[in-house]
Amino acid sequence: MKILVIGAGNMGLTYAEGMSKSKLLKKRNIMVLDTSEEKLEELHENPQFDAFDDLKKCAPEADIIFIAVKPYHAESVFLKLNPLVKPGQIVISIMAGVTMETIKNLTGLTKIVRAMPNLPAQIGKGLTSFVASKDVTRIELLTIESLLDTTGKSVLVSDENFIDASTGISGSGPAYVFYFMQSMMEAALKMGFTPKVSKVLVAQTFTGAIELFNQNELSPNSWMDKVASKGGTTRAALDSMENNNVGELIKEAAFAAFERAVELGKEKVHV
Ligand SMILES: NC(=O)C1=CN([C@@H]2O[C@H](COP(=O)(O)OP(=O)(O)OC[C@H]3O[C@@H](n4cnc5c(N)ncnc54)[C@H](O)[C@@H]3O)[C@@H](O)[C@H]2O)C=CC1
Ligand SMILES: O=C(O)[C@@H]1CCC=N1
Repeated sequence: MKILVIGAGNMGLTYAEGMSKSKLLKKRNIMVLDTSEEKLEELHENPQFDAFDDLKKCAPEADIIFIAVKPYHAESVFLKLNPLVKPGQIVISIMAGVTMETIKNLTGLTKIVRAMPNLPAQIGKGLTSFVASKDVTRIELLTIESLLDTTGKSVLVSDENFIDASTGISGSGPAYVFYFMQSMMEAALKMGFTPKVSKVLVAQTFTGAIELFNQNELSPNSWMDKVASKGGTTRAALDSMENNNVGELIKEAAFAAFERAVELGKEKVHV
């Protein structure tokens, strides 16, 4: 099996590296293509992959074509792929908002997987939701699941709408966590802690809370109750958040990302 990764940025390289560790692949069976000179120089120095700057030389060879360019570059990639591909090849797209229908119409391929990863994939802690077109067989689906799992966990969803929805939760979600961390670090600095200590206070608090949450079946609400004493400091903070509607605003933000993903799918992608 040969895989072609198009777009060697944050996500493309992360998946290329993850998938290269898969037992399903023999050595040097990942081809990577990028248009940036700088990226290509880096890629040529990487012994793990064969680097390409021309689709004609690699697309016909691939069993799986993994597309990780920005959504506004999608159409140009699809149109270049169209005359080079053959039925039976599988496209996996991780581009936010780019629909399976667009991929099918512009590439001419019918075996399509749309996936939504997130940035912690870089350290093997990612979450990739994915959905497949009906032409993808069960065996192919198992192969794809196993490839996606090389960067963390994967969740197969039943409908494409859940890919846009998961963009609002897990795809964009790491940025919401960083937003919260940034605010807490700014509060710590304002209280007089050094940047170094502020970072430790916040990072260890997040790590500890997440690990507690993962080791047990308790809901976040139950954990909040364990931290907060009646009339105490945590209650003061939680009341402040409630009074300022922070919970509702976070939900609104997640829906804004979801809606933007749907909107991206309706926009004409640029060539
Ligand atoms: N960064 C993130 O946290 C997430 C990103 N995504 C999706 O992943 C995709 C890639 O995002 P990033 O890796 O962050 O972007 P990036 O900007 O780091 O990488 C994109 C790469 O594509 C290359 N490229 C541009 N046009 C090309 C073309 N015509 N042919 C080949 N290569 C080309 C660029 O040179 C660059 O190396 C996006 O569509 C985004 O929606 C999805 C979930 C999370
Ligand atoms: O912001 C974006 O559009 C991409 C999709 C999810 C995370 N980053």
